[in-house]
Amino acid sequence: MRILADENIPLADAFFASLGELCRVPGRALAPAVLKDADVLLVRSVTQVDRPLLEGSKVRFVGTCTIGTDHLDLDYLRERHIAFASAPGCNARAVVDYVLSSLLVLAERRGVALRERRYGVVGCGAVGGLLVALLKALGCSVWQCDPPRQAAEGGEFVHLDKILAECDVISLHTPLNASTRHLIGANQLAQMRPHTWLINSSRGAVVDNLALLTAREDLALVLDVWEGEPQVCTELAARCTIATPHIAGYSLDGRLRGTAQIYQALCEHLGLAPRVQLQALLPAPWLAGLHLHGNCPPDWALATLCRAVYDVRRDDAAFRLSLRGNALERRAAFDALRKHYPERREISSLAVRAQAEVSAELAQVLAALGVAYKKA
Ligand SMILES: NC(=O)c1ccc[n+]([C@@H]2O[C@H](COP(=O)([O-])OP(=O)(O)OC[C@H]3O[C@@H](n4cnc5c(N)ncnc54)[C@H](O)[C@@H]3O)[C@@H](O)[C@H]2O)c1
Ligand SMILES: O=C(O)[C@H](O)[C@H](O)COP(=O)(O)O
Repeated sequence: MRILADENIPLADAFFASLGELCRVPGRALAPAVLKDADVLLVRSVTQVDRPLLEGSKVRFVGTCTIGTDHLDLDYLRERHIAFASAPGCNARAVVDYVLSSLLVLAERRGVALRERRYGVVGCGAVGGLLVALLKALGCSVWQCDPPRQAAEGGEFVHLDKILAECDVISLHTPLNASTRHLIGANQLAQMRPHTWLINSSRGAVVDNLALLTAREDLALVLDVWEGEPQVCTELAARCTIATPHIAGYSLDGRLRGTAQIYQALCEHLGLAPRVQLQALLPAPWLAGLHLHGNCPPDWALATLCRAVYDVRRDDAAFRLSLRGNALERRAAFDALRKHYPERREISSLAVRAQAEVSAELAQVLAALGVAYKKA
């Protein structure tokens, strides 16, 4: 069996080499000629998997080591009875860490406390759901918008218009599909409150990027994803408070989970018992030597833990430097920053020592962050 894999799938050898002949190629170079003898195709989000790529090939299984599936033509795969799998939830915690780090930067720069703002989370699945739980644990006011979930479950959801009109912070976590393309456009931007913080770490085209260029100046923008990436509108990047090259989900833990989930799906497809275990390959949890006082205010603990693990300003600074070149250089730099992304753990990989009984409030925040703690 010949397995063709994007070269940016981490630990592909450790997981897949025992299943067949593994060949690694740049994801953007995947073309019909390269696919000729492949039985299995393993991709990331940069490869469009559709009829023009697959027609005439003998690929029987497509796996994407990502949460998003907008780069796969699922109708075509079903029509041709090609099995496929994605990695739901694999890097959801990493994206929440990214949003949290961005919120901390904005709060510090604007001189406000996180609890003083009202949050609107649009798309409340794996990522949005974790974010909602964390904000609620912190005692923040959070409104959720998720029409598909609302239709299926009823419950505490509100219309997007209410979020636009009444929330101070709006964070987008929907998939990209026909109903979410330009979900936020000029009309929606015009409905937002003055000084709204808008965070997009879903897919670039969920927001009309052109409309952002003429949005009110007091709108604070955090963009991790861009329409037309790896090409990025430099004028828009300059307009952002935080701008990053689609790395919100790029924790080591999240990327390896993505590989592991696709390995398991391929084993199932082949009728084999999985033999490689992610836990054996992940570095041990970080013992960051952090000692929290059991009565430490939860928002202080949150900021300490986040800053110990991830500071989005590092990625923002590297990205801004990369935008100085010409269009071709910028495009290459976007991919290079992602290909050579430094090791980043998740807040949930921390093991913390608490110096006394942990207060109920703090325990809730630590649980929402997925942080284990022991009494020192
Ligand atoms: N920037 C990154 O690195 C990164 C990392 C992971 C995921 N993502 C993107 O984030 C998206 C969300 O990830 P997830 O794991 O939470 O996905 P998910 O499928 O678990 O949740 C998505 C939620 O959005 C809801 N939804 C669908 N249409 C909607 C609409 N019109 N309005 C409001 N809600 C709607 C769905 O009902 C679902 O609950 C992914 O599809 C992916 O494109 C980006
Ligand atoms: O959908 C996802 O999981 C993320 O957007 C993912 O992190 C994208 O990374 P890429 O596949 O582009 O390397």
